[in-house]
Amino acid sequence: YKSTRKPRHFPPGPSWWPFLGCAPQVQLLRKKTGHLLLATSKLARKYGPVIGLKVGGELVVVVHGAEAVREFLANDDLSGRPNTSLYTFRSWGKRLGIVMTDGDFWAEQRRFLVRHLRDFGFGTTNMSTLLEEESQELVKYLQRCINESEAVVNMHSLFSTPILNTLWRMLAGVRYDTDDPKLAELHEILADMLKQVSMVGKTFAAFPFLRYLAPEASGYNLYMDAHRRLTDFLYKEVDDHKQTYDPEYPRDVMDLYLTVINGNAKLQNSTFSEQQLIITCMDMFMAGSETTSNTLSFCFLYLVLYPEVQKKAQEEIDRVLGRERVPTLSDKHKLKYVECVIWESLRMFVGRGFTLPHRSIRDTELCGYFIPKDVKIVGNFYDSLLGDQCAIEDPMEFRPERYLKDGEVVVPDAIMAFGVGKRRCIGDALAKGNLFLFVTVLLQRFNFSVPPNASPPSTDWEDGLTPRPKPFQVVVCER
Ligand code: HEM
Repeated sequence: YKSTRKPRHFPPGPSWWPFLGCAPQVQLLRKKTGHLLLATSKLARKYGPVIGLKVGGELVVVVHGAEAVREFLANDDLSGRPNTSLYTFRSWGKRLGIVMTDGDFWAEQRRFLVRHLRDFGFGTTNMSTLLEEESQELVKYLQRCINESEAVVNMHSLFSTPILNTLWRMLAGVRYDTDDPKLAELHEILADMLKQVSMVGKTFAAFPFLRYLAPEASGYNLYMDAHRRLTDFLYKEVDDHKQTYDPEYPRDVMDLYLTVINGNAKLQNSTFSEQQLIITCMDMFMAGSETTSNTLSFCFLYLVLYPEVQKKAQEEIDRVLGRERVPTLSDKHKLKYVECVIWESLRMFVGRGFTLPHRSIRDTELCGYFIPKDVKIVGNFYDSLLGDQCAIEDPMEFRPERYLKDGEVVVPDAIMAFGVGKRRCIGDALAKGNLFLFVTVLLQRFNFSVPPNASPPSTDWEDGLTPRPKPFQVVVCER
């Protein structure tokens, strides 16, 4: 009986059953609507923007609409991360990494990472050169496809390799050629891991005892296998670094991290360890690879669905750069329409997902409701960016012009693509750089269109750690 009672002034929502909470009602709605995102949006229609759920034994609050989501993200009391077994199973039973930790541990690690990612390139010319090289590699790859008369390309998966390369080069100084078997291995391991990690909705995460009763059926074994393979891969890389690094001349973030672990007595017993390094790399892959490559996939999905937008962006590129000059990051401020295409693509990507899960670190209030300590809380971006009641006109239309005001790019507050507050994204410079260069370089060189006799690709999406378009192909030809 007690487990079915709600805390006083807790956000409203469906009633709770013993043991299951309201998981069955949510699951039913998820089946009906096709996505968890749409299921909670439906509940928000009935109960208001902040809804209170119980999934298994866990209290979960889901926040909808731009105003409520901003209030949530800006509230420091809600800046913790859930301390659920899902995130400690992967890291030897400890809370490690940066994405799923909080408190002083997280603050020290985040500070270190932000500072040294900047030293090694984020937002500097170093990064620019690296991204330019990677985007040119992709041009060469597409040219090879065209020459081998394979001009039909799987667009949903085109970007994962180059994006992975940019991230891995920043962290560990490693670059793989497209046909390197180690890259294929890393790719496969990562794809598998990302498939296994769904932030909301893993059965054994809501009901941890299932890992003993039904390790296979609850997804526990697959989840653990995928993580074990990735930690093994990363350990090998750390070992390689240990053989070759020189503390006087760190080559990348991994070298710097090893220097801190090994050398600095003052920092011993601190939050720095080899295990922490491994899980931080894992976190960077999780947070940085799919997000960027899926945004690019959505971008090209809409560019083939809206050929007039593609043409307009190409005209701008022709006017500013011509067909020959290789784009660089410093061209960004001159290509305003391309920038709008990127913001519109980010809206299409972010609007199909949730924020990462947060946790209330003390009793607090949100939009007038009481949120007790240790509640899991997530933001749903659908209602504010794509839902039919959002403040954006014709939200399902891909219309980059909407951001152009008197020749300047003005992004509405509702588009919190990189988050707000203490947990804001630390990779936005790399992400924006990648998005700009890949879109510009590809549109400068190629036309993208729906294959003849094929239906236009669907704008429905697949859920995973982040949303991605359903598999689709496009015809690529040189301009
Ligand atoms: C299009 C690309 C990207 C988007 C849309 C994006 C979006 C976000 C958002 C919304 C958050 C905050 C979530 C929250 O409130 O909890 C976040 C956090 C984070 N992002 Fe990104 N991100 C992108 C790319 C990247 C890249 C390239 C990296 C790494 C190089 C990265 C690393 C992180 C990390 C580590 C966090 C967690 C920060 C923390 O918990 O303190 N992201 N990202």
